[in-house]
Amino acid sequence: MTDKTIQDLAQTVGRPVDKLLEQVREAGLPQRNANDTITTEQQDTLVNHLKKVHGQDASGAGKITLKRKTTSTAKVASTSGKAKTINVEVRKKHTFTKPNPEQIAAEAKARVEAEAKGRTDEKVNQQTTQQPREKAENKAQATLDAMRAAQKKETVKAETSTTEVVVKRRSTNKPIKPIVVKPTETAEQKKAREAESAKLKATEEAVRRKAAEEAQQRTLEQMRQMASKYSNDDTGATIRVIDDSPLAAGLVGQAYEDSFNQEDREIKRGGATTNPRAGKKGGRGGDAQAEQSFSKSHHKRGLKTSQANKHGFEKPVKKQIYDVEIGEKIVVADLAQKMAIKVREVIKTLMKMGELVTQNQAIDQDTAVLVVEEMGHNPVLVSDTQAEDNLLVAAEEARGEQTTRPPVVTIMGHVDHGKTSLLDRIRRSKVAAGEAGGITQHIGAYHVETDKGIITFLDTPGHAAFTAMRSRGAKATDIVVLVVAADDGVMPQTAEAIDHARAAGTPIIVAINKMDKESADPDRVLNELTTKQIVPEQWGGDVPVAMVSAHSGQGIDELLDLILIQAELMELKASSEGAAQGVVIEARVDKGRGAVTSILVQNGTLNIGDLVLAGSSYGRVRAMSDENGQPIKSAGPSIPVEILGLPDAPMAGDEVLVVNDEKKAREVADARADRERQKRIDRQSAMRLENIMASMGKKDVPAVNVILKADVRGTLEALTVALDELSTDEVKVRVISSGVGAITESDVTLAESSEAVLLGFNVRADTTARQKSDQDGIDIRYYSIIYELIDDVKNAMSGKLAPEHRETILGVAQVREVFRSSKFGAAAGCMVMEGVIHRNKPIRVLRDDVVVFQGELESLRRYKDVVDEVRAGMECGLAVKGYNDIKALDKIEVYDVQMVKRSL
Ligand SMILES: Nc1nc2c(ncn2[C@@H]2O[C@H](COP(=O)(O)OP(=O)(O)OP(=O)(O)O)[C@@H](O)[C@H]2O)c(=O)[nH]1
Repeated sequence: MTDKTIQDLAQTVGRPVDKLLEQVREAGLPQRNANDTITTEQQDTLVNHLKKVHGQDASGAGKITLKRKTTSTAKVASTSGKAKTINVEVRKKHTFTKPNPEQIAAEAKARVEAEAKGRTDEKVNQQTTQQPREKAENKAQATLDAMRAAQKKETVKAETSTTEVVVKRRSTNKPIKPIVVKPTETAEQKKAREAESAKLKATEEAVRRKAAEEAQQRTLEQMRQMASKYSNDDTGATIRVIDDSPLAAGLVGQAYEDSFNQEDREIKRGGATTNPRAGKKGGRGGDAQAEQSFSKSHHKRGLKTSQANKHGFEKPVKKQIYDVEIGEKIVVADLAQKMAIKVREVIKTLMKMGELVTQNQAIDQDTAVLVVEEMGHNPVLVSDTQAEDNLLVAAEEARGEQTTRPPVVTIMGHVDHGKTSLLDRIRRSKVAAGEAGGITQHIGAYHVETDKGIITFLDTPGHAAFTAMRSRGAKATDIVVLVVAADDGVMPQTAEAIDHARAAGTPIIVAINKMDKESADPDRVLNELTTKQIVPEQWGGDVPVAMVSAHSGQGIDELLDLILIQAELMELKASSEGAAQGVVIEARVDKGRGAVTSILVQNGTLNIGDLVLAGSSYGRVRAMSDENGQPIKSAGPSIPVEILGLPDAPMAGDEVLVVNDEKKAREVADARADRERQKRIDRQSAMRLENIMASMGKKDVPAVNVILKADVRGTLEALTVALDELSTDEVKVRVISSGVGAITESDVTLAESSEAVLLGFNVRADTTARQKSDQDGIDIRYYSIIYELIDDVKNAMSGKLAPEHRETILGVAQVREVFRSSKFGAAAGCMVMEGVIHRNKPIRVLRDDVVVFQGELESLRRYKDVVDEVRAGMECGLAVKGYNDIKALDKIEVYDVQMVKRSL
């Protein structure tokens, strides 16, 4: 050992300079810089200091400390679903101790040497050079022995002095470099030491690698567990907890606790996290547990939560199969909810099946069944009206023997032919003398008692009410009395009434009224009726006819007799026992009294206090009166009554049923309200001509029902014949009503109740008809070319509709005044009633809603200015090109033609 600089020494011993300087300072030596010289004595002092620091003294066992730090990376899924890389550092420290006999020998040797020290100076000098080498040899030997001992895993405590070797791994790629005090040794010794050291190093490296791999494995396993817990992935990986891992005990244990706490909270709220069908107690239900597979591994943790033995936080590994109840229609979103899957999944499945729907759209039962099966669940078909059907069946069962009931009659006919007069006459002639002249109130119906029996009249004359009722599915009327004025004959509304009665399949009795009049010509009337396929009995047909006069009372009894005979033929029966069932005739909301509802009892007996379900409202009968305003306590079949007690006014034609369970009443009322809403939506699409084919398929005999209105009788007849000829064996065309003139509200009502399309040839719908058709979604088509109309119906029959030229009416102006000039011909001063009048669009001139001219405008002005358009509410002046016959009150209709691709 020679004097050298700190830097040189650091290089020799393989230590960083600053570390060495620190140790020098700790040893109490003066060197502070890398270039400072350290003498051999000072080097000895440093070695002795280091020995002391590392626990080496003259007496002690060999002690080896192995320190390891491994750094690895692991990928974990974060809660956001993204994978992220984290660094994992594992630190380990192992200390091995062993008694060192060599040290004892070295100590003895040192003692002998110390004795010899004082003998000669020469010897002293010699010893001075030998001592460090021997010390180093001893130390190296001790190190090797200690490492061997460590390799054999002998851990024996001893009081002898120890030598410390710190093996530190700096990086995973670099070999472990032990810090040793380098001995001065012979070549042989060096070789032996190196061989031994290499062997030890290899062994140690293997042990280290194994330990590091195990640690990494364990860490990764824990990471995976945590990732599967916190991610939304529902692959259902089973969680295994390694008890002796501090990480598992910490974070994973926390994850368990979190899960249980959350479940506890949900249970307290009454919800269930994992199984929506397992009732309020979450996953506790027996069935639910059978369907789910929960890992029991968490039991090992012995967590002290109340639910620890009952719940697992894993998602079910097995798919749950639901019984999905499907009514006649189901909204896509509801269907998805019943299967507990996302709506977009259902929409995707429907798209694959070729159905493009939105989540709020309803699909039919058949399609829904396919979707449910496709998604692996069980479809269960239920009727929408199940609850109602049950109520009706229960009411029917409670009913007793059926007896003959009075007929219910509706009087129809053309305006001013005497419907009201006839009803009054019948009523006056048949009410008890005491009541005559008394206060009668209009409740929409009354009944009369004749010698031969009771007859009930619905006293809302006209077919509008009749058809409105029918369109709600009610069949209140048994017989129609068709009033025709003897002096007027068959008029448009007479024909309409015939169509309505026929469409409903109701028998007709003709009353030829005003027979007292001199101009009465009953034969002409009968003739005209025959052209409408109403053949009187006296002419060999099947329609009874009575000649009456509402004024004189002539023939009234005869008419009543005919009604009763017809009723007898029809064998009308009902039972007066059991819960009442009937139909709403009229309903209104009266200030102070609330909803006032007129009901025609059709079966059973209605009593005060009964819980009545009418349409989508229900309530108890608080008060009940007859048609004379007399309070009554009960009413049997065919008796009209007025009741108070419903929360709101139902619609005419709504079914009425007495129920005894309020819950059921509410259930049915809600279901009806839903159905009503759905029906409105369906009707809007089904009533379109292009959808006629689809709805035809559902009928026994496919038929296209048509209501035809035309400008002139000749065209009407030609069209009717042409349409009749379109009928084939497979599909029929039925012109259920036809007439000359504008399309009226009544046409729209008939179209609605008969599921017919309304075709107008050179005619338009009047304002009320247009409003009603818009409101009810009834399709009205206008034509001005015969073959286009025929083609459309033909295509609708075959289910193939070519792209349609659809007209949109852009604006309507009414002619207020006509100015004539020799220069321009006729110029019309107009008021724009609807929309916008455009100068450059095609126009039609309408007179009484019938087209009289078709062409374009010559000019359009606001005051003196020529303008391109004029809006509703403004006046304008216009001239029609090539048409000078314009008149006051004519309408100028501006329209546009668009190509609309049709879909079925
Ligand atoms: N001479 C005579 N006139 C009658 C007879 N019946 C009704 N009238 C008259 O005919 C007119 C119309 O009678 P209504 O009973 O109002 O006829 P309606 O069919 O109910 O009329 P709308 O309610 O407008 O549809 C009235 O002026 C009646 O007086 C009858 O038998 N003989």
